[in-house]
Amino acid sequence: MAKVLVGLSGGVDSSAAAALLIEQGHEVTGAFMKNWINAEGLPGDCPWETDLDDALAVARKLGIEFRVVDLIDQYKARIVDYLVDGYREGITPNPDVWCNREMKFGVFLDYALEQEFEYVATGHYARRRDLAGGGAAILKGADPNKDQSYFLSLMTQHQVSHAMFPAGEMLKPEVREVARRHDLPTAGKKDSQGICFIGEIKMRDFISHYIPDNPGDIVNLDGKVLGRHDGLHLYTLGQRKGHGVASPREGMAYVVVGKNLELNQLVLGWDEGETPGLYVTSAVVGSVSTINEPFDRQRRVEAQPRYRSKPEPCRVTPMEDGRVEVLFENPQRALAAGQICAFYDGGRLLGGGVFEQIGGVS
Ligand SMILES: Nc1ncnc2c1ncn2[C@@H]1O[C@H](COP(=O)(O)OP(=O)(O)OP(=O)(O)O)[C@@H](O)[C@H]1O
Repeated sequence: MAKVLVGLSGGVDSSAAAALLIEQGHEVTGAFMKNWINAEGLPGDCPWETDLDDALAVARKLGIEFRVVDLIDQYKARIVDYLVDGYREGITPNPDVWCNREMKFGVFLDYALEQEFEYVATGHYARRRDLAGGGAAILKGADPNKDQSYFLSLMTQHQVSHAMFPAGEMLKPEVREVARRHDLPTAGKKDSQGICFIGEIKMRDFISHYIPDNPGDIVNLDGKVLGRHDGLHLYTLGQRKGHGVASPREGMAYVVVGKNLELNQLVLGWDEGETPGLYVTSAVVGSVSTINEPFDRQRRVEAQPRYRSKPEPCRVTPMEDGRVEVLFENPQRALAAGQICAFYDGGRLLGGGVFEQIGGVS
């Protein structure tokens, strides 16, 4: 039996996680992290008050202590600023991955340990395993459709060893069944969408609040002007829609293949293999974080360049500065600087890092 602080977000997965921990005989306390209250009144709907009410209702139903942990300042410094700075620099940030490392298993875990809890539990679909030689590993969640280990790829060994993911041992329908069995008010709640704090706000509206438009030309790979854009930060590599340029070729879309920061030009090309810049077989990944063994030699592993993509076989080679070179067996479409690359050895999560350089590695 352990003392566990479970992050109750007001969703069904974390509600069921709390119920499972109680069933397993742990001493459970629930806590809601107050991260973002939309103090600046951005357009859109950030349902944090409803989520807090739901989290509290779940804790009451389970008969456990409930706390609200105010992390608004840390969230602004560690997640919102990172997101806005990333877009300003023209990269594609991933706040969900950083949120796990910096918030849930960062400041929230620090709080839990200070308060003499041994573990922080969440409703993530991933599995934690103790290793025979000491330490802990993360495996993909039991439900292949729901696996969220990608989002945990920047966690450190210290963080993993104090983490629990009870829902990750089950399939989603079984998790809902647990919530139903305990008559939890969240049993039928639909899954949340999008980045935790932005909720239903469109990313574009959010970014526009912080970064002014900076219009420029949209050009093709030959430099011919095709239209106008509102600011390079509003576009992502590989993007098919939203650039407003209709393709004259039947069945062949125009996609974003590059950004020329100097000329403030958005570059479009055809969505096909030969288009320069769209498909690459190599990349440099920085801010590398590993859960168990470090990348200290060349290895064959699988890399997952985005949440919903499949793991791609690749060779990882450590560089002297701590970054790694990744050589993919198959060309990868639209990798973007700032995106997170998660590394796996079969079902085990090895760690992850941030794409820094795309293509051009020998
Ligand atoms: N505001 C929060 N307070 C406490 N814990 C949180 C909060 N947001 C997320 N978490 C924890 O992190 C886990 C994963 O977060 P994510 O945003 O993916 O949740 P979700 O898909 O909405 O899951 P859930 O169904 O549990 O709400 C949650 O299951 C929960 O344990």
